[in-house]
Amino acid sequence: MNQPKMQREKQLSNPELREPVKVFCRLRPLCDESELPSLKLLSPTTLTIISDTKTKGVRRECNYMFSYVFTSYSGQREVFEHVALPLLEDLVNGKNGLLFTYGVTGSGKTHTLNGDAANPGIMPQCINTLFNSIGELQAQKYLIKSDRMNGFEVQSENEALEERFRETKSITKRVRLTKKGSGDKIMYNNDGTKLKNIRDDCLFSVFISYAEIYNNAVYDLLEDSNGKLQSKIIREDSQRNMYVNGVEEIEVKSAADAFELFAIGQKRKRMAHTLLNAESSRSHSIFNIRVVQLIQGQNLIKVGQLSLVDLAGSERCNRTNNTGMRLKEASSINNSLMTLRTCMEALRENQLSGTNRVAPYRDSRLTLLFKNYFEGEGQVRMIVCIKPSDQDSEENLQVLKFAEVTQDVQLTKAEPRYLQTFKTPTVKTGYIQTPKTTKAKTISSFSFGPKIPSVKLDLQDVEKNFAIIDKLAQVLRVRKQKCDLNNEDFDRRAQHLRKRLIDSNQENIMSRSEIRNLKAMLKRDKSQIQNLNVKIVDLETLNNDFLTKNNEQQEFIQNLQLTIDEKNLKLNQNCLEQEKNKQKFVLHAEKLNQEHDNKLRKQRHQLEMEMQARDLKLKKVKELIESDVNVDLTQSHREVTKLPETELKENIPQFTSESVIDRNVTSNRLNRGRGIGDIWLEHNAVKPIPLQTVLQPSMKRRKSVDRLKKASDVTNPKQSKYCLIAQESDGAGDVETKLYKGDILPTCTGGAQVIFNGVECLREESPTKMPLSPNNK
Ligand SMILES: Nc1ncnc2c1ncn2[C@@H]1O[C@H](COP(=O)(O)OP(=O)(O)OP(=O)(O)O)[C@@H](O)[C@H]1O
Repeated sequence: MNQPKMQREKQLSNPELREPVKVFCRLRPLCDESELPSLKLLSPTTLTIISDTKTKGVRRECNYMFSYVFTSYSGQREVFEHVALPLLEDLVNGKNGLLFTYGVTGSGKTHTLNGDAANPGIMPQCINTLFNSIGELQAQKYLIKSDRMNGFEVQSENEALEERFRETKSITKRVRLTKKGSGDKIMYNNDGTKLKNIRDDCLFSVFISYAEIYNNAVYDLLEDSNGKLQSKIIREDSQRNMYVNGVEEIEVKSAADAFELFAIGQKRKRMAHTLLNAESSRSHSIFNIRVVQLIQGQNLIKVGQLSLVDLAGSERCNRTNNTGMRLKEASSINNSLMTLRTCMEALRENQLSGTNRVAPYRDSRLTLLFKNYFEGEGQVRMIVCIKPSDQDSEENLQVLKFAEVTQDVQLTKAEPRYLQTFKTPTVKTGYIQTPKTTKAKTISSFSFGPKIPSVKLDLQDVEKNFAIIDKLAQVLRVRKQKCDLNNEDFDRRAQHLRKRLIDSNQENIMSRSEIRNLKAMLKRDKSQIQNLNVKIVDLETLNNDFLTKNNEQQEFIQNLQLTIDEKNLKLNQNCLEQEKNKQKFVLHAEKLNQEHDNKLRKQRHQLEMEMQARDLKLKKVKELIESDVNVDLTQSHREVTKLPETELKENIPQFTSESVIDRNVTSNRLNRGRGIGDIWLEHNAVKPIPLQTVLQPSMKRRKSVDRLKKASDVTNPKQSKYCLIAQESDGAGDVETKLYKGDILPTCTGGAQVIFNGVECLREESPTKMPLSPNNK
């Protein structure tokens, strides 16, 4: 068990040296006057909560005791006087104090602590009262300076002057910070209250810091950052006080300066609109006022700290309907409040039943930061804020239970802490009177009193000798006293030095462990960075591959596009060509049609002429035949007979619709001389009886068919003559063979027509047959 803990336990066992956590209760006015309150006030210190257990239909009443209960009619002034004024008095006496407000969301915690310009809360009243009291006793700015390790050092007048000069030139961060906030400050009502018993042999400096704990991380609300706030770590100083490392502690010389800083911090503090409060704090905020007193002539400074903590409200998610970020914040708020409650329970249990339960301060930044308060480094006061509506009764019950636990916790009484300062300023001007002693003088104070006088004994004069010895003894006594004093001083200094050595050793150990942790973290981060680098390289390679592939694909697409373009061009050209050809073809076709039509017209005309000529000829033949009935049959045994119309019709090949049969038989004799080189199409419609005739038809080049199967049989352009062979036998031995002859002429549509122009008749008679009577011939 370490010494401070033992000391604390010793102090706690002495009722004179301990005091409980003082818990106050403040009731917020109901929003709706018609609403039924779920609380009633039994006495100025006792509150009764009526919990309605609806399921069982029973109304239960529980009493809770407080140091004082503020009703909804209590004003801000009353709350300040009861709760904060004693803490403020302690503050200027170098004692630490912690005041926090606790309650459900929207119960009036922020209102109690901050208030507004017309109704200033605890914080503005503390600031106003403090400056009203120390106004004339302030040290010059920068005479006392924060060492950024939760301690202070006294600077020389020259150093302070330099810093003030820098400030006027707007070089320092603080000035920039102050300027940034200009215009935002609120001037709270100041009723001129002053503290009594302010030591007038001291010089005071007031320092302000403002931080918040959001999602279990600490942020400095006065940090001079242009962008995002950086989270801070909590450390323990040489006096075992917990503090936010690197937090900006700004010296203020007036209440207005302090309010300006508060306004800057307030702007950065995380607030949000929820269902239960239009401006709900989403973080715990800590407004620290530190008063440093320089005790003149003693090389001592005394530091007092007052922490005003506005805790974020506990909230039930089913009532706020929070989601996403708000839900995360709410869970973080509830967790830290739960840790605070667990710590209080552990402390109470240890004190009541002597157990050794460890309070889990480290589980939350909130409890870690105020650990030293709970372990006896200052007074702790809590204001429980209650919204007395019926809907909040269940949550209020939890709050009141926590209040009950908290006020059972006993803490050691806070004592002022003095710090020795060897760096004493020398002030020549102004109202500040600083001690004239210097470090050198302090050291020379180790004098051994008056010098030992030289002793010359006179053996003759014993009386004189006695007087000399008495004087010597007196000097030696003085020197002995001086020696004792020196020894005491030396012991005190040695003790102080030892303590400082122990502290610095502890700090060293802590720093080492912190360095170790940081090194481990650094190592882990480095390995993570390495892994990430490897991943980045892999991804870059992959990316490069993708890019190459992509480029290739792009190139391929470009080529395809080019080919498509070329093809499209060709297609267009072809289309144009086709269109041109089509036009040409149409023109040509029109021309051909015209030519063809002309030809046809000519041919038709020619044919008509020919027909007319033939008709004329036939007419003449007919006239001739009619006039010349007796034809000489014996000369040639051949008869030119005009075939009966019906017979001729039957034998006409019907290949095309254009086939025209010329029934006007022209004289075969006219055609006989023609066609020596013609090719004949010999059509044997019936199989002929082989004849031994001497006379043979003259068809040197011929093609014989027994049936006309297809059009090409006739349309063959090489064939120009057609001959249809028909044979008849009378059964008595006479055989008659008829050859119907014609010209094959092409038609204008590509077909062919046969124009018959003669019939040859071959007759073979049997000699045994009776000759025909002239009538039968
Ligand atoms: N005693 C009071 N008198 C008049 N108005 C009050 C009082 N207490 C609270 N209010 C009003 O109630 C509203 C909510 O109060 P406040 O913001 O202080 O709640 P809170 O407990 O801080 O809530 P949260 O935890 O969500 O931040 C404010 O508009 C405030 O002005």
